[in-house]
Amino acid sequence: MPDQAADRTVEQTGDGTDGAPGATPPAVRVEGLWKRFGEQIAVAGVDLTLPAGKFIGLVGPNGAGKTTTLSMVTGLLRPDQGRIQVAGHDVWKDPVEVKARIGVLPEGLRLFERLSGRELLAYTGRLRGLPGEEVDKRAAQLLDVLDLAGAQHKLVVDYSTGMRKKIGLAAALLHNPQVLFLDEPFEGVDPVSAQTIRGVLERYTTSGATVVFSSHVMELVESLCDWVAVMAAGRIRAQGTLAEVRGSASSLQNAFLELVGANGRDTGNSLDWLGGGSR
Ligand SMILES: Nc1ncnc2c1ncn2[C@@H]1O[C@H](COP(=O)(O)OP(=O)(O)OP(=O)(O)O)[C@@H](O)[C@H]1O
Repeated sequence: MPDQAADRTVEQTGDGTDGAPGATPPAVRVEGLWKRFGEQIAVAGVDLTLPAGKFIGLVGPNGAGKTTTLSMVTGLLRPDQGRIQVAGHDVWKDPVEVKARIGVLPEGLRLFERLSGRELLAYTGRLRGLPGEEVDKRAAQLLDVLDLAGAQHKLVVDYSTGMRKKIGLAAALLHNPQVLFLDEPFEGVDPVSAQTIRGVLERYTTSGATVVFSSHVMELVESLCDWVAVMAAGRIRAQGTLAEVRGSASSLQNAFLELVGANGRDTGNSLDWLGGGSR
């Protein structure tokens, strides 16, 4: 029963998120965000402050509202209510400023399938207003680091799931955004490609940029992120540093189960026909 789970929203301290004059604005500030699809309330009053320069995980069970929240934060879906700022700019009042500063790898990524990987990056670079030579240089480096150089002339339609994620990531990084949003970047990706993606993202955040990614894989979030927000039933259950959100639990997984109220859920006798060989 997620609604009864305790909130563990951690007060922001220090790190440039407190609105002091001259301070770096948070990477993302969300206030009173709501989204309803017919009868279904997908996002129910989310307040979220994500500090700049961190590797941030947004976690939550299926249907928690992560994709809906990220879609609104990145300007892909209009909220019913609420205010969203990215790097100090209002997403819906100042979309051009925001879109220049962000990179997005959305869920169910739609790419220009009939372009090769290399052409896709060239096209993306031009859309971003980068000079041709710079696009060529960055595209070659990204393709190389992401182990796509051998497939750069293959059409995107012929790419595997993992290759699609990697070329989508390259396209999202090409203009060197301040904040990178990734919806389930590791889903369907083999361990070698996951390690490659991870290396690129770690290098990116080390230079002061922010990564915000959604995931169900707690071990991954625990090993990658220094900051975590937990979402369930359209609300934020906890947000803060990894240590703050984990609290006294032995792992992020256990803290998560406690926060979303799923601890101890079992099948009881409801699947008593399953197994044992009888039909
Ligand atoms: N376009 C839509 N029309 C109707 N309902 C929607 C739509 N998009 C999302 N929902 C509903 O809103 C709720 C939140 O969905 P959302 O995809 O944001 O969750 P999520 O946390 O990303 O889930 P998952 O981890 O399974 O991807 C769900 O109940 C979902 O069915």
